[in-house]
Amino acid sequence: MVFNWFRRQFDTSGATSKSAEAESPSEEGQAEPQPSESEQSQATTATQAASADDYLQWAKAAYQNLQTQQKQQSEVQDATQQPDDELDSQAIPSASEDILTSVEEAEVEAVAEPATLIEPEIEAGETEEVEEASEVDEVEEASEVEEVEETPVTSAPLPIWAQSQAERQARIERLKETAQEEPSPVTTATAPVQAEQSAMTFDEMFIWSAEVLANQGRRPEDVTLEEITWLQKLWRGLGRTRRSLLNQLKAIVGQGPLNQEAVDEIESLLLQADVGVEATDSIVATLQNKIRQEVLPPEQAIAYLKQILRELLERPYQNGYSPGFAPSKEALNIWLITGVNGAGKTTTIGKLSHIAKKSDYNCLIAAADTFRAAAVEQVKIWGERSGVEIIANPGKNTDPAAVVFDAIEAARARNAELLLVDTAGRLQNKKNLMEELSKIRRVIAKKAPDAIVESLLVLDATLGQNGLRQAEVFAEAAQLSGVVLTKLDGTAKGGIALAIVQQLGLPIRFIGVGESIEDLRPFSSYEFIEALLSG
Ligand SMILES: Nc1nc2c(ncn2[C@@H]2O[C@H](COP(=O)(O)OP(=O)(O)OP(=O)(O)O)[C@@H](O)[C@H]2O)c(=O)[nH]1
Repeated sequence: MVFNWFRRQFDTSGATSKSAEAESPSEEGQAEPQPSESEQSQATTATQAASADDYLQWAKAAYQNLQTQQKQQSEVQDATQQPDDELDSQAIPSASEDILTSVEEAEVEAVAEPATLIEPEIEAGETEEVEEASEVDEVEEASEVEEVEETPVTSAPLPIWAQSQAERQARIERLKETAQEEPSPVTTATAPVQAEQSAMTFDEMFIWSAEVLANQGRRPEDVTLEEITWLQKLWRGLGRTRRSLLNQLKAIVGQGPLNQEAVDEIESLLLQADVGVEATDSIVATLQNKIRQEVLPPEQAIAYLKQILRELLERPYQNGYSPGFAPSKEALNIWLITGVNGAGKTTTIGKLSHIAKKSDYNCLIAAADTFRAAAVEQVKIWGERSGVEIIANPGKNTDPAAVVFDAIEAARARNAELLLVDTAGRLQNKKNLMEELSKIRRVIAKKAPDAIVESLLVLDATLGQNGLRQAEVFAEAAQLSGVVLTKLDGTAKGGIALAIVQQLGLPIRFIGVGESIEDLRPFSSYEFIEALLSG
């Protein structure tokens, strides 16, 4: 059973797992866990009535399923292990034992301490943010006490930051009673496994990730540990933007019902986060409209703001762009990847090929950014990492279109489903860029007329508004299908995602929150906004 990361669902229908009973708190009995972006929004609205208790049940069920999956995997691995390996593992404490111990310790910690969403380490010079972070703790601690055990919560769930100490403690107590089973051994100590292992701790981060998935209509039995790991990466990756945005936002709306003064403050906050004038104007106008109609208490104000931001990010889907962005299994898909030098184009190609491989696509990479030999070498390194073949032409200053020609032949010969083409990186000049890209498109039209061609622009989020100006040149030249936004982990200006959508009218298709191969995934407006404004 393969999890298709592009579609965010298992490809084999009917092969769902088994142990947990709980449905999504909002979507009982939903047949297929396959929400599109717009369906995700609807699911989100539908969950308003779900209680914190429902989410806890859901999270527990997901956790138990993941434990069962891990056990099954380790049993399969044990069964296939060679006798020699067994002898070795008796003589030397194995990596799996180390991990097992660390899981046990982590779980004991999770039970012993009241769990909170721990912000990523704060850099020197960000003292203001540190102060704000501690204010948040105070807000959390001063929150009203609720007896969750005795009085099930029936109103809309509060965000984690607004939940009371007692409620969080109650969650952990329940975990102690019911969610903790024997942790299952894991057999190899690779980095991804370790990252997953840290995600496999039943703490507030796990519960938050589960809640995000539940709100998108997912079932506990269809959740993968990789998704939980990704959500936690996303949350950490957006930490700098969140710290600069969320804490101040909470301070503004925490003063009482949303009023004009608060809306003005929100306006300057959004501008600081590089949301851009146009998108900010649009958001503020919607907020103003709302406060003219009704009084919005703090939690509802944040929830409403989240909704506005999400709708803005999804606007391109109303303007002809499809919400899903997955290669078809029925045709050759050719994705042209463009972007200026240093934006993270090569890294993105490597990460995309990794997702494709994981999701069971037969993938190839064409090294058609031929201007610099080192670029070809770099792509080759990424190809080795992801186990995807590279088609390159070793000659100097090769014509990129010639590489694409060869790559299409190779793709046909190998029945490839996805061909990732590393294209024009350093053509700042619109005319050259257009010429190169249209030559490549001509070759594709001739050699692979049935291919589904998409074009993605890789943009470096740390460049903020400057990146946007570059993007305008590409948008005019390259018939773009969307944007890959990289390096969101390296900036407090993650609001640029909203500016891109507003100003270019393009959807964000993938986001990168780190340098490793697992650090890029398809974009979900729901997950992005939750990671940006929860904590
Ligand atoms: N922190 C972080 N770094 C990233 C991310 N994506 C790429 N990078 C880093 O950005 C740098 C540039 O990435 P490349 O993939 O080489 O960029 P490029 O656009 O191909 O640029 P050239 O190779 O110079 O053409 C590398 O050090 C990457 O590791 C990301 O999402 N987060």
